[in-house]
Amino acid sequence: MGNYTSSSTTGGSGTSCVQYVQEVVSQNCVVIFSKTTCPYCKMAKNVFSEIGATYKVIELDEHSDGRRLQEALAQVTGARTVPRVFINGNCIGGGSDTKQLHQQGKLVPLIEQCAPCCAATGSEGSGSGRFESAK
Ligand SMILES: N[C@@H](CCC(=O)N[C@@H](CS)C(=O)NCC(=O)O)C(=O)O
Ligand code: FES
Repeated sequence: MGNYTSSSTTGGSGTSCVQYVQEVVSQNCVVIFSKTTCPYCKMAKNVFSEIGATYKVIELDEHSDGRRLQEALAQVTGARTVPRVFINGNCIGGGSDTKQLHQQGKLVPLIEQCAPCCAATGSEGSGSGRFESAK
């Protein structure tokens, strides 16, 4: 009956989700918040695969807190769509933004700004990829 106690959806735990997002994006050069079934997300992953960058993917539809994480992403980035792509702690946007940045040649430089251990450095080809698969 008197159901007026229903607290705001996350019951105050929204902050910790935001903190989780900030932690993950600060610890990984490239982070994609994604959904497994989403073509836009695949597009974003493909772009990073193409340039040989190591990236971390968090599949929101497989994550127990996925919905709350998506809310947190909305707070952090201003959009609750997937994918949300982060480089070096900054959100560069979604799938189409990622692709566009790559087409403009701006994506690789952004990745190169990350700590050398996890960035795809070096020019294309010649098989001497010197980015380590950092865990
Ligand atoms: N142009 C955007 C489109 C992103 C988009 O519209 N994503 C949809 C799913 S494909 C979305 O997240 N909708 C809101 C939701 O799923 O909560 C991009 O490339 O990232
Ligand atoms: S197509 Fe549905 S989540 Fe992107």
